[in-house]
Amino acid sequence: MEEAAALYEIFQQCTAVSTDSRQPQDNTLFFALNGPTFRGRDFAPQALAQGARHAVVDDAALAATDPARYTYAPDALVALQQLANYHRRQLIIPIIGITGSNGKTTTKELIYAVLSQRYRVQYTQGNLNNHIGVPLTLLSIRRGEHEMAIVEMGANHQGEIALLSHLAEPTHGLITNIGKAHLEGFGGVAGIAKGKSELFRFLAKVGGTAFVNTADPLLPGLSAQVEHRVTYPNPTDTYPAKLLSAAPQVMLRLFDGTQVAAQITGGYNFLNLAAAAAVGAYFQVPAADIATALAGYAPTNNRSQLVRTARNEVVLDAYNANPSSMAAAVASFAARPTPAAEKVVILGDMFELGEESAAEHRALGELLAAQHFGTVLLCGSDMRHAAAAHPAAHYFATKVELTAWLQAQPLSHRQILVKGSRGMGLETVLSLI
Ligand SMILES: CC(=O)N[C@H]1[C@@H](OP(=O)(O)OP(=O)(O)OC[C@H]2O[C@@H](n3ccc(=O)[nH]c3=O)[C@H](O)[C@@H]2O)O[C@H](CO)[C@@H](O)[C@@H]1O[C@H](C)C(=O)N[C@@H](C)C(=O)N[C@H](CCC(=O)N[C@@H](CCC[C@@H](N)C(=O)O)C(=O)O)C(=O)O
Ligand SMILES: Nc1ncnc2c1ncn2[C@@H]1O[C@H](COP(=O)(O)OP(=O)(O)OP(=O)(O)O)[C@@H](O)[C@H]1O
Ligand SMILES: C[C@@H](N)C(=O)N[C@H](C)C(=O)O
Repeated sequence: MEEAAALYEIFQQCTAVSTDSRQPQDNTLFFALNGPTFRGRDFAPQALAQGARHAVVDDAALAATDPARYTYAPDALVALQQLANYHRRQLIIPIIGITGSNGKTTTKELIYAVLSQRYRVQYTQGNLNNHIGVPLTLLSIRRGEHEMAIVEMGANHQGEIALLSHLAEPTHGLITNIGKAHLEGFGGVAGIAKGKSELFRFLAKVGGTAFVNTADPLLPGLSAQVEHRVTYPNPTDTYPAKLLSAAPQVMLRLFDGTQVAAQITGGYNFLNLAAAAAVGAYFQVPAADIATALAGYAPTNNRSQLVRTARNEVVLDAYNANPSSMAAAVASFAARPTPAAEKVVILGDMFELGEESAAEHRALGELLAAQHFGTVLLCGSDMRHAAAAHPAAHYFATKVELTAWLQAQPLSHRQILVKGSRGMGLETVLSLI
């Protein structure tokens, strides 16, 4: 803690923290992190030359060359995390931690939209949600300026959410849902439930407040230990909400009867919208402002985006994929009123499923076969298991083959769902449809 206190003195004279010499360094405090490709300390002199005020390096000899501008730390990442926690402890504001298998970023953005109607709010930028991203988010909260903060916490194995909770020390927390994402690292759904509920365990320990999605089969039980609970969206909950339609944009009714026509597609997003409404209502944002914020939010970055191309209407949901979000996306797409024969699905491999991968892809194939979509295009090596369960589907081992097929048989006047894991980058097919 002494080291963190000393570093905090320096941090307070800086405009921001930085970790990348390729970004502008304007009076920053540079942390020289190590990664799979680079050793951060190799870039520390450059960062200082470019305007950084001070650098934290794991190289005692380098630090000794200019003690006024370098601080030595055996592990710069640990120093970053400790500084972030030290800073957090200076903040007397509500900090809302968000985790869950699916919808964290969307829910975080929606909650920001709602809370910023009334408060000055800092929130996780993009997807900076891991052991590096969470400290960076915490250190971006300005004392005396921000009135609350929303911190997204991501994980792909046990213990990560506990670590992030101890860094962020949230006063409030929300788990969007428990689903089959990152099965490989968590070790099955029971492992995911255990890993994600590390946030609720932290809240139980510190007397915090949990926002509980009672539509999820596991979350009510997992939150039982938290004394202060705010529930949504069921009728007897603190803040009920009702899904009115999703054809394709979501329309919902809020706890006070207000109807909201959201710009976001996919019935599953109802729960993300309801979560944001519950958090807003709890923090006393007027219902009319909640409705305005929810209606104003438009997703980006290939998440549940509705795109009208010159020839087709596309649900571009290619940001990521796992068995739960794939099933939700397929169900939502199938529920659209257009005849199934006019619908096309283009799906790519789901990653990080470990030994469950073949069975989960096969189950997806069975699900697709039951929908009778007009055209099913499956791409990636794991999708061969889905294709085996759905012989009418077209199978492509690579995106090159999928691209050739789409070029040879241009699709027109179709509704098309595009989804796959990040590594598949399926959004590149958009220019072909
Ligand atoms: C360490 C780091 O920040 N790396 C970023 C960097 O990587 P790079 O390609 O440069 O290689 P290195 O990591 O080896 O570099 C080491 C350091 O050297 C710096 N450096 C390098 C070259 C140079 O010329 N000058 C330099 O200063 C460099 O900046 C490093 O500090 O750049 C990449 C491109 O911008 C970044 O992608 C990379 O970021 C890493 C991956 C990272 O973790 N960033 C966090 C801030 C973050 O939050 N990233 C999120 C993604 C989070 C995520 O995946 N979440 C998962 C769940 C969490 C799983 C967790 N266990 C995990 O493994 O992360 C989820 O499902 O949501 C994001 O970027 O969106
Ligand atoms: N409530 C939900 N239930 C099921 N799937 C969802 C839900 N919300 C979002 N999704 C799916 O997850 C995709 C990614 O959304 P989002 O980025 O908000 O999730 P995330 O949990 O933050 O993912 P990541 O951690 O990888 O960024 C969406 O495009 C959609 O397909
Ligand atoms: C992009 C990353 N946060 C993620 O969700 N990864 C899974 C494996 C995916 O891309 O589907």
